[in-house]
Amino acid sequence: MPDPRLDSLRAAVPGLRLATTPAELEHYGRDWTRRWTPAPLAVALPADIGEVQGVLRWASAGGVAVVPSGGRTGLSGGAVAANGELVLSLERMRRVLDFDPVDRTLTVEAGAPLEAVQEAARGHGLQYPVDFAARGSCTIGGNIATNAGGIRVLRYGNTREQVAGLKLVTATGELLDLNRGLVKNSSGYDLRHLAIASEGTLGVVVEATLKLAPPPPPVATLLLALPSFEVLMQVFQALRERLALEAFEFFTDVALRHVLAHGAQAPFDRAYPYYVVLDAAAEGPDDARLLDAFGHCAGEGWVEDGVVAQSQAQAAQLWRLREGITEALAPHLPYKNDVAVRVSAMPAFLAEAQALLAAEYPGFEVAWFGHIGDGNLHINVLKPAALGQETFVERCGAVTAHLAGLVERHGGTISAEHGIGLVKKPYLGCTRSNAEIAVMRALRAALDPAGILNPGKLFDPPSR
Ligand SMILES: O=C(O)CC[C@@H](O)C(=O)O
Ligand SMILES: [Zn+2]
Repeated sequence: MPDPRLDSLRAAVPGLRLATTPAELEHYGRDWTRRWTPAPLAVALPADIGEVQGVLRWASAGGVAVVPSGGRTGLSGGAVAANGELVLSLERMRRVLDFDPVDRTLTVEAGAPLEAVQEAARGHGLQYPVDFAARGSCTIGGNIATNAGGIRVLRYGNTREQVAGLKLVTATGELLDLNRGLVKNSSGYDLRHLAIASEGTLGVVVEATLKLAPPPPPVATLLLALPSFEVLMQVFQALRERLALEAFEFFTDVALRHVLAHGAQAPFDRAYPYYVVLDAAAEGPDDARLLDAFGHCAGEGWVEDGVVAQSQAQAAQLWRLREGITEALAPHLPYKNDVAVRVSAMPAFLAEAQALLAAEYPGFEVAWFGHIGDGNLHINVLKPAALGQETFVERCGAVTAHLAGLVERHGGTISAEHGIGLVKKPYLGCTRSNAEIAVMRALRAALDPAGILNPGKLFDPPSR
């Protein structure tokens, strides 16, 4: 029996495309967390801003919960619809609307995939510098909703730093045109920045004006094998002083083993505990500055082994070792952590986090990897085959409470770039004070009085 609310939605927004088959509900109701059973009411696929406004006006009037939806590549459950919500997918709104060569901005609809935006920027001789492995599937709207980071944050900043303006439809259907691409604007609250990382709780991003950067310099790609985290941080510091780093990423041997089992090519004849893959501005693999920096690290006795890519193809192979990790680990239903501390706090934090996780996860496979150059670690705990999924998640949740306490003591965050969603909700208080959370609640209530936007994500609605 079709839900009668859908007829009322059709009447309120004539011509709106709705998807309702079981396969569609399943597809649009889940993200990459795979932890919740999708159960949306239906999927609305608006073609333009007017339709988004119509859907939200209707939802606010009828108290229907709405889950805004991009590419659903999120890892925190922010785009999950498991409680009869209406999924509002932006996937049909994917056009590149405008390029301004003077402002160096690209204006796109929110459903544009990250990779399409990168390609459009390249087509104009510039770059959109946010980049990560899900580039082909994730969308700009989702990137904005989570303030997505990735592998070039070290050099260019997060998504937040790239957003010159955005259009937001509020829960009541108002269209807000925020900052309009201005470089300077000191005219009160910057609501654009409230929308960024709000995980669809303050409104639905429908359009964004993105800053473009000059094209990247020619780079050399290096892979280094290192003995310890201490050395890794020393190498980072030394290379940062000597080179212009475009990316500096690390992974442990546990992560590499899975990527190799997934078909990648082994970089060295033997295994080492830690690896770094990096891009540094260089004229070629023999660039004097590069060799000098590498020579310094080798001379200090820090480097166990190393390779400089001699071709684009080899560089891509080296990057695959890092970028293939999430996919290679997925069959092991990993429990994911996405923590960050200031880079200066990293050595002390790492020592304690390693000791904590070794004690809490005896005999478990734990893969560490991520964006260590900007203080962000992904710690994936792999589910032992013998352990049931629920027991595993419960156990990991308890350990994460300890880890979150450690993060708090080191002044860090329990979500660096994946958002809070459903997964990290219990730990929000380790990163944000009660006073901050109270302000967030007040803002959410002011913008969404009926409480329809992504309810249950980020923090629970007030109990009535
Ligand atoms: O799978 C993860 O835990 C991290 C995914 C992504 O943020 C990455 O850096 O590869
Ligand atoms: Zn990441």
